[in-house]
Amino acid sequence: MDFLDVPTVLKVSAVFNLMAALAWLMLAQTFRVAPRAARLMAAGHLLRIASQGCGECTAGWPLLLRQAVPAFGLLASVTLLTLALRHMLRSRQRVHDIAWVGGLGALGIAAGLASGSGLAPQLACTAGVALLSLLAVRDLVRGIGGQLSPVVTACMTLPFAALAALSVGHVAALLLLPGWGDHGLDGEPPTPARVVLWFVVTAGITLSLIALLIWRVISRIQHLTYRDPLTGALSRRAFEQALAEAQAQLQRGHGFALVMIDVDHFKRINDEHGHAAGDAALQHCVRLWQAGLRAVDRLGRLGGEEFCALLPLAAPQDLPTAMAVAERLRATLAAQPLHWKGVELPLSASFGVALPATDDPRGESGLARADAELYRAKAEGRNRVCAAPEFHGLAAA
Ligand SMILES: Nc1nc2c(ncn2[C@@H]2O[C@H](COP(=O)(O)OP(=O)(O)OP(=O)(O)O)[C@@H](O)[C@H]2O)c(=O)[nH]1
Repeated sequence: MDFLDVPTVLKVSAVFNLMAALAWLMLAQTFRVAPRAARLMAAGHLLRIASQGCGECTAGWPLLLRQAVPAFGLLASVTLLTLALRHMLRSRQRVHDIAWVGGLGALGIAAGLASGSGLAPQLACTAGVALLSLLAVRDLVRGIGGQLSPVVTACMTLPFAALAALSVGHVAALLLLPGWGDHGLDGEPPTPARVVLWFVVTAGITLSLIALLIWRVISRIQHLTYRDPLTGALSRRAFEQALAEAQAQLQRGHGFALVMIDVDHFKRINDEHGHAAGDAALQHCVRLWQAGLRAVDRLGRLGGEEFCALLPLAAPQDLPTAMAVAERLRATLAAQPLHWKGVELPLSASFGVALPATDDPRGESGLARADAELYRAKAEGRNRVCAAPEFHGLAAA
């Protein structure tokens, strides 16, 4: 790497880190996108500038400072990046493990500096960085593994895995290669290859976090577009889309059933306990029903207190199974009243079940039949399940 001189690479790296820090601060302050994670990222980048030094510029510093600044700076920078990643992933896991690794690493560095060893502070710092990057790899795989494709997950994880590998390699070199730990301490700059490698890994981590941020923003937009903001059930539009897709699948022999649901005497809850109680009742219903449905089932809010569940069926004409699911949802709600401001509000709902017709691309006739059954359930006294009795099997629209 004769064409690369270390001071130039360090300057490029410093400018990159500075620009990245400013960009994250702008995201945090102006656009309010993941503000806490963005501030942590900005601080991490600024600490990276301090920790990498610039070769000759630190040559005149006292030895203690030349050891302390890079070691503490790098460990703190990677600790902040790992914390930012966890925030970005909206992980429920607490940050104790990161704090422990960062804290123990810092103690190790301090103890090494106090003992006058040139090797110990570097060992403590690099081992800490290796552990933190492994935690980051684990967080990423857990956080996005099931939701994004394996290739995308691998690409986003790669920079953190590379940092772990680089750190483990550095620990091995410190322990096995005599004199390796003296690099930089006596004013001798690190090799260009090492500097470039660290720069590439830092840039890769930044790109990975930017990709994560974009994914988060897109997921949020999708959620706002496809979900009912009050209950989290599918919006009417998203449900109609799911229904049209299910109708297309029906042509290939994959059956489904429609369960139309309407909360009973819902107006009374609003009138007697206020609109907020009505909202809480709708959220309560959806929470219970979602818990009672499988991941492949779709629950949509068609409007007001009216919902519809789309249940894929193993056998296309299996109306009894759909009725059993509807009965389970009915019984669950009837058995679990809403507790609202110290008052117990009993809730119930009526259910209409129907199978779809084959020649009906938008599923309108299936919906109409389920709706007719729902109104029969209302007319027969509410809090019950009715299913199209005359309907045995698939029909033309
Ligand atoms: N709190 C709240 N109320 C809503 C919402 N959407 C619709 N409503 C109310 O839901 C009530 C629906 O009343 P109705 O259509 O008479 O139905 P019901 O009282 O449930 O009577 P039945 O369906 O016959 O059992 C109306 O008062 C609407 O204002 C909402 O998002 N939140």
